[in-house]
Amino acid sequence: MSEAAKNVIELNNISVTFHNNDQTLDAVKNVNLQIQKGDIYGIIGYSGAGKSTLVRVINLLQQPTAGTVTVNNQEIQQLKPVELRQARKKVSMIFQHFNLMKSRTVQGNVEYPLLGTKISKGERQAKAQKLLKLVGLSEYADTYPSQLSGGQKQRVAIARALASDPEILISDEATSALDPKTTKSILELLKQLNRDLHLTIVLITHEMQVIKSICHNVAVMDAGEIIERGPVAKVFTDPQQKLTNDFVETSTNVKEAIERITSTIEISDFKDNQELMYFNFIGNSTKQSVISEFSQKYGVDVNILFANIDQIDGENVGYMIAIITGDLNVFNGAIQKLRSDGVKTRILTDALLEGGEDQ
Ligand SMILES: Nc1ncnc2c1ncn2[C@@H]1O[C@H](COP(=O)(O)OP(=O)(O)OP(=O)(O)O)[C@@H](O)[C@H]1O
Repeated sequence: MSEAAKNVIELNNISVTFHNNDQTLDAVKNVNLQIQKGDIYGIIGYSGAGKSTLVRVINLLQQPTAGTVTVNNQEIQQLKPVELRQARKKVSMIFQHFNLMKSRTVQGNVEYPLLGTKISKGERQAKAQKLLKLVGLSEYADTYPSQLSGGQKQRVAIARALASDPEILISDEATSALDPKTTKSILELLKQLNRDLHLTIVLITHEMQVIKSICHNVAVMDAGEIIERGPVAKVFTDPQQKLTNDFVETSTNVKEAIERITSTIEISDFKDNQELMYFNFIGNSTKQSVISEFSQKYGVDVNILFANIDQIDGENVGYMIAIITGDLNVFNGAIQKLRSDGVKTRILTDALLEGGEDQ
């Protein structure tokens, strides 16, 4: 199958411009995005980056000002209204605030998208019950949304989103209002649906932690543009843009660690043979004793101030901040050796002394 045929979503040169009174706002600027069938694709960016506007283009809830939208090999702007209604059923959405109907029971909420379709009442009820079982809420069928926790409400919203047998599920900050434990359980559910129903998931978030725990690919949005994209493990271990690096370092606690370290130690007191260094270990280099080898072979002293290890899309990734003390004549060689062992390194000392951001 060609790459294009595997794509369930293709956005080509999409721009969205809003006009409010005499103001013009380019919310999405010439974005190209391809998402393959069965992927879990994350779109990350700060508030106002244009994420929601971009994903609303996928089912034409937002008409683009320019560009073409192809879903399931159909250019959906070319569809007649009745065809567009059919195509839209294949793209469901879940939101941060669940958007459940208060006056209907859990069962009534899940059945709602099936009202007005050709299936019988019995089939509709059976389908809703099956979906509630799938999301683990069978015993809550007769309950009203106000009696549910946030996580349960999101499960109902997911069951409702699945009622039209979608091929694509768009999750717009669906876990942003939930606590970390509930977030984890909802992300696990989405992973299970992706696996068992071959559902393609497009997930918007401002948290790299969410991307890391569930997505295979990620796009980083800033001011209406995609500034970086790729497999999550690659983007996490080799971020090219400062914004991406910020997201990564926040989610891995590296940013917090650098702030804590620099507020407790005086960089200007460092001796000439000392550096504050950041190390990033990927894959096999997390398992080998590269640091003890580095220390022994080059006679440098490694004082570890922070260390963390993560699993990203099945890959081990380690982060460490340490004060290195040793003979500067051998220092560069030692760093080269670490790099050839697959360890990324960065000297933090100079950047911190200059008072700027490290890079
Ligand atoms: N219907 C609209 N009319 C005018 N401006 C809009 C409209 N919808 C969005 N915007 C503006 O477009 C920009 C992008 O908004 P969008 O909601 O897509 O960003 P976002 O990355 O999803 O952020 P958030 O997570 O806060 O929703 C913002 O400046 C927003 O104010």
